[in-house]
Amino acid sequence: MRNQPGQTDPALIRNFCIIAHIDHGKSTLADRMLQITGVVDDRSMRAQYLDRMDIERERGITIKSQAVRLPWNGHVLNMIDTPGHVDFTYEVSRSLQACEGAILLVDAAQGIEAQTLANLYLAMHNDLHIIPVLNKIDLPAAQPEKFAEELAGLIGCDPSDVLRVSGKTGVGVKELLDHVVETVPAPVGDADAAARALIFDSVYDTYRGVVTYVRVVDGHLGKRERITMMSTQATHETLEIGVISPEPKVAEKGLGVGEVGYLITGVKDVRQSRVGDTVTSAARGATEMLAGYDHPRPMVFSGLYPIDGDEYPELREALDKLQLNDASLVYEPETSAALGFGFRVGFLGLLHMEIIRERLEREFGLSLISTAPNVVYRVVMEDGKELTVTNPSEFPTGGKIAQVFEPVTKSTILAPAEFIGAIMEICQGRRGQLQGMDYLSEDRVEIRYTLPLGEIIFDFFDQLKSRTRGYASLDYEPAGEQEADLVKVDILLQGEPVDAFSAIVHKDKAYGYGVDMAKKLRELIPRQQFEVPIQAAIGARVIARENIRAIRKDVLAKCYGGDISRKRKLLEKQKEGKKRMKMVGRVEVPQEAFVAALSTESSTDKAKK
Ligand SMILES: Nc1nc2c(ncn2[C@@H]2O[C@H](COP(=O)(O)OP(=O)(O)OP(=O)(O)O)[C@@H](O)[C@H]2O)c(=O)[nH]1
Repeated sequence: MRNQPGQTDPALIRNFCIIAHIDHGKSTLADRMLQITGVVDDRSMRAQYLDRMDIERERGITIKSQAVRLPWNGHVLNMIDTPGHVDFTYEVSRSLQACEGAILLVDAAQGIEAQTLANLYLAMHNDLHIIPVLNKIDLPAAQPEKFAEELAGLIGCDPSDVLRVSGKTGVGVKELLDHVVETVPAPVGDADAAARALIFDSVYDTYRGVVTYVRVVDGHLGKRERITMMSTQATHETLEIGVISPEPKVAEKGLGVGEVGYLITGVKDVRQSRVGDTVTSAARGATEMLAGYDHPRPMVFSGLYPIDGDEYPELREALDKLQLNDASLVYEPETSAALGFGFRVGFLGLLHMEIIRERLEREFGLSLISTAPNVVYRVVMEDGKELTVTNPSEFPTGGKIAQVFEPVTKSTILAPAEFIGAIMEICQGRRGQLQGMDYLSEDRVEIRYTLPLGEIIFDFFDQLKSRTRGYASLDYEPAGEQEADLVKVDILLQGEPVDAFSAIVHKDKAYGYGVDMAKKLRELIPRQQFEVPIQAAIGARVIARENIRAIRKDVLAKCYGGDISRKRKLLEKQKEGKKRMKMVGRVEVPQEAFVAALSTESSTDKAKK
């Protein structure tokens, strides 16, 4: 067999990843590499071969990293495809630690974008050899000369060192693979030392349990060997060990220094095989762990409730299953007076939230209401007590709050220079503080702001896109917290607070939020048999008020005479309708009103439709 997996001479191994801004063509380039190296024949080739999840293929985005082994001119290349979206940066950073080199891919019609920079800095931080590459040179709009110059300026090389490829037509891809062999350093490790392998991914598979992806740094891992996870000291037996090329292949000889592959131990939960942990041999354990990663912390929280309260157990089960595969997903049960039983779920960002919600609805057939997303606040009370608030309804009321802290981000926006004014206006309107600005070329700027995370999670990116005609790109990373003048706005129906509508907002925006929400609800809630006041309040102070006038709806009004069966039918129908109503005090609120009022769409988005 030409490509006998396992125990390759480290001098012949090259481990590299492809990093790029979203949509610059990583997955397409990876497809071509699979084809050109012959691991996938033309007949079985399909687009985005490595994106295995339906949702990845449909949306055309990569969510999970993938590692695949490619034979090339007597060498073994391990390619790791990484996601480009900012929510999944932690996936990128873990892949980087398994590599010695990175292909920095830039769309030749777009140039450098915010995530190009963010990923480049991550790669440099990990001391990787960087190969600058312009992609999509087949596009008529491609400007390879201009962007080669930009890219060369950024990483400090000569424009002629920037390679040019088309992932679509395959032009330049062979040369790129040769370049990887020539320039990316071979892995170094001590073959005789105790085994140490870094876990860079772990995935739950229904049939095989958890599949753990590792990069061996020192020593050797074999089949039927007892291994120890160094952070927990838990030991397991390796039932299977192998490489992906591009389907799993068992490596009879195990994995040696520099090799990238997978192991299966029969554990059922990804948390037992924690990403960033070091695997060693139980018989001859290493003493020092490899540098791991920071565990991703949820940044955005939202309440998820089944529309049909009977589906609560199914929702729990679905979340349990998703968590097997996504260690960054956290949730705990929560009850809402308005929405019933549900969960408070923590996400890495808005896209992560959207994806989890879509998977819950699609893969598990659930219908869900989600409350408006919010960030995590730290509240310090006058008596020195501290609270972590992930749900606005837990925000303490009364005058005893001393300080409130909110998370802030270091945000980088890249755009053509003509949009500087518009961008600054948006950022200023969201309490941003300008940190600096640099010209990447004469017509492209990088603008850096400190922005509260809570201001970004709503429609910031949409606004940025629409005010810059789609040209701006954004990247952000957590940058600690700041004290802010934040208040909780409650919405009351007939004097009863509706917990699902409470929000924590900046004092200057509280009035706007209250007025908008009260107006929205007046339109969404049908008239009842009595008058319903809608109020927005901060503590006991009412800041906005609307009224829903009374009406008496008599479904039997049209039934003259005594046709009892017809009357019964109408009453039945009314009862059906009532099942989709939630009671808030005495007020009946239709399910749709919650869904519509809680949708995060801004009014400008709606206007566009
Ligand atoms: N013309 C042309 N189009 C390309 C080329 N490479 C990729 N594309 C197109 O660009 C779009 C994005 O490509 P992907 O490969 O999905 O991009 P990606 O960087 O993997 O995206 P994420 O995985 O979401 O980060 C797709 O519509 C591709 O068909 C190329 O070389 N030429």
